[in-house]
Amino acid sequence: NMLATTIGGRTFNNCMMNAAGIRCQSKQDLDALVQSDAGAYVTKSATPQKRAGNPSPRMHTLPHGSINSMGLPNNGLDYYLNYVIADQQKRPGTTNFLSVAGTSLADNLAMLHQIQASEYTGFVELNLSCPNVPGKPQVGYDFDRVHTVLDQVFDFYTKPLGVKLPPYFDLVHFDQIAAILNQYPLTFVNSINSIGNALVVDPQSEQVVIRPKGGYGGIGGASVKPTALANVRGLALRLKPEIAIVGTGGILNGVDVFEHILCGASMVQIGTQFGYEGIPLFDRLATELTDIMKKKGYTSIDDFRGKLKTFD
Ligand SMILES: O=C(O)c1[nH]c(=O)[nH]c(=O)c1Cl
Repeated sequence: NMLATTIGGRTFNNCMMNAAGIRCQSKQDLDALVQSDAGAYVTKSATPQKRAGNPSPRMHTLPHGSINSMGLPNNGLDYYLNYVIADQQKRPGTTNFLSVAGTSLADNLAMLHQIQASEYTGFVELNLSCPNVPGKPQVGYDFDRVHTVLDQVFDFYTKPLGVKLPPYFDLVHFDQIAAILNQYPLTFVNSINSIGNALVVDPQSEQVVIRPKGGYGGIGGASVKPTALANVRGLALRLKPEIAIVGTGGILNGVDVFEHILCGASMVQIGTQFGYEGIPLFDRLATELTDIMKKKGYTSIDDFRGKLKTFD
C-alpha cells in the first residue's frame, strides 16, 4: 500500500506511529495503539525501576503546542519488555519500538544487557535526549558522552537499535553528531525530541505553567516543526544510507508528514497532536497523506523520500 515503509529490513504497513511518552505508558495505552491504524508503537521511555516522575502540574497544552517536564514517569523496564515480548508472540512478523532512557550510563547498559539476553526481536530506541530529569544533562548535547555510550553499547548489543536525539541548532553540530553516529551499526536515528528547557508564562496569573524546574520544560507541537525538519534534513544529508531517519516534531496534518518524508524521514512519530486527538489521528493523517500523494502522482513514499529541492 502507498504508506508502507522499510527500516532495518523490517516492513511497516504505515509510516506513522506515536512518539515515546504520548499515550504509551500503560498496557491499555499500548493495546489501543496495537488496535489502531498506526504502523507501529513505541513504549514510554523506561528506566530500570518504576518511576513516579516530577510533581504536577508537569504538562501544559498551548494553542501551538505543549510544554512538559514529566520527569520520566514509567512502569519500569520489565513492564515494557514483558509487553513487547508478549505482543511479538501474539503478532509474529510485526516490529515495534522499546524506548529506554536510563538516568546513567550504568542504567542504560544494564537495561540493554537485559534486552539483549531476552527473546525480544524488535527495535530499541535509546533515548539520549530527555530534558526533564533535574540535574541530568541531555546526553545528546555532549558529543564525547555520545561516543562513549555508543562504544560501550555496541560492545555487546547486536539487536536493531536507534537513538532519540535532541534538536541541534548549528550546522556544525549536525556535522559533529553525524560523524559520530556514522561510526556505528545503528538501524535508525529519531530526530527530534522536544526543544528542551523552554519557559511558558501565564501573563494573567504572572506565573509559570508547570511546577518542575521553575517552569522549564520541553516544547512540542506546531512551533517546533521548522526545527524538526531542519534536523531531519541535516541528518539525512550526512548519515550513511544504512541509518534510517525517524522524523518527529510538529506533525499535526498529513502535509506535515509529507514534509518530514520529503526531508528524508522513513517513518514519522506524532507526539503532541496524538496526545490531543488520540487514536483517530492515524486514520485522519493516512487519508490526508494518501490524498496528497495521489494529487502528486506518487504511489509510494519512496517516490519522494529525501527529494526536497533547493534553489541551487
Ligand atoms: O519528561 C519526560 O518524561 C520526557 N519528556 C520529553 O519531552 N522528552 C523525553 O524524552 C522525556 Cl523522557
